[in-house]
Amino acid sequence: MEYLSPLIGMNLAELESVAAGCGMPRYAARQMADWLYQKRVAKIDDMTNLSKRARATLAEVYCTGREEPLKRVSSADGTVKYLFRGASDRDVEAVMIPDHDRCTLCVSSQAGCRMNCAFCMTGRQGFHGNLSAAQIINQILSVEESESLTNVVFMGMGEPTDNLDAVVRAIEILTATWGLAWSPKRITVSTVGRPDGIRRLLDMTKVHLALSVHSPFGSERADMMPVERAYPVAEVIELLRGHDFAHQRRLSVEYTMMKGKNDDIRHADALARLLRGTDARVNLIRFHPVPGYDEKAPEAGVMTAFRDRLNALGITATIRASRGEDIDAACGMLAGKEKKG
Ligand SMILES: C[S@@+](CC[C@H](N)C(=O)[O-])C[C@H]1O[C@@H](n2cnc3c(N)ncnc32)[C@H](O)[C@@H]1O
Ligand code: SF4
Repeated sequence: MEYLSPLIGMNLAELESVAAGCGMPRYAARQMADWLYQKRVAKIDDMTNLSKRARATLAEVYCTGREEPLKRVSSADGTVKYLFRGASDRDVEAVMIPDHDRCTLCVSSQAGCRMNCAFCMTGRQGFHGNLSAAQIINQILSVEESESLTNVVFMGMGEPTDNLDAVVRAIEILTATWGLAWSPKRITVSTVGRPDGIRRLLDMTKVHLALSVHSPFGSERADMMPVERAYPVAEVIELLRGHDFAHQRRLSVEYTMMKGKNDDIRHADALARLLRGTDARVNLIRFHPVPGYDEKAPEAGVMTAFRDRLNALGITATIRASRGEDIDAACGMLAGKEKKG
């Protein structure tokens, strides 16, 4: 079968060149964007305000790029995990998390991950390829709850700063008036903290940033997260300290708590020192045990004491509710699936 290029994942300028290439007027680009990102059609033939001839010409080279999920699994707590076609031999997962009046989709940016964090299922499977902007946007458009999503978090499989062009393009499509027209305040990108990527993300978008810290001590963090050796978290925080997060965008810190490893008052105090002067809020995440990594989750009381200590030291901290554990959909549990044959 001949390969057709996907239209989702294209911005307005690219849709304009597609229109020109297919002999359509320039305004057809906006019509296509409207069909793709607002009306969310899955077939070019459904773009009924384009002439039949234009649709036929378009369909010779392009497809919408919409792909149905391969699988949908529901958790007892309402969380839903989706499996999508990914890159090379791996599929990727997206997780829909309903919460009162919010409906958040946690999307993947890569199949696997190169960062090799010891405690993360995605990291443990290695790197299998970047997702295209079309594949990222497809997760958002093709889940059953697409129309009712209120938030998107790049906290699924992969390190967004390692596939930044596609991530920034997806954010452009999500926020542009010709795209989904979302406020950037509805989007959060989570990163292990590669300074070049963070700088670009801050320059090119207005989304919220979440930094995965997990230990305020360099050598301990390096044991869990090899990226620490290349980019010490203290230097990343220094970079962020110089940026004004006060108004439009929010900086948060992800801190996955492991019993007896990073959950005592010494860690809380050092974390508070590290974050002083940054406006960062801390999200405390209970560790989700994964095969091959020996740590356990702390008791609830230990997490509360840690949170209270941070709050007492002037750092806003909250404990993030753990969701979708029964279907392996919680933070760090996403593994996708190896394709057979
Ligand atoms: C899977 S990562 C994806 C985004 C990005 N790569 C990052 O690390 O920030 C999202 C969050 O899940 C956390 N996480 C990974 N494995 C976990 C586990 N086993 N238990 C709890 N949280 C985990 C990560 O540390 C990170 O804060
Ligand atoms: S925690 Fe994030 S950066 Fe680390 S391996 Fe998992 S997905 Fe990659």
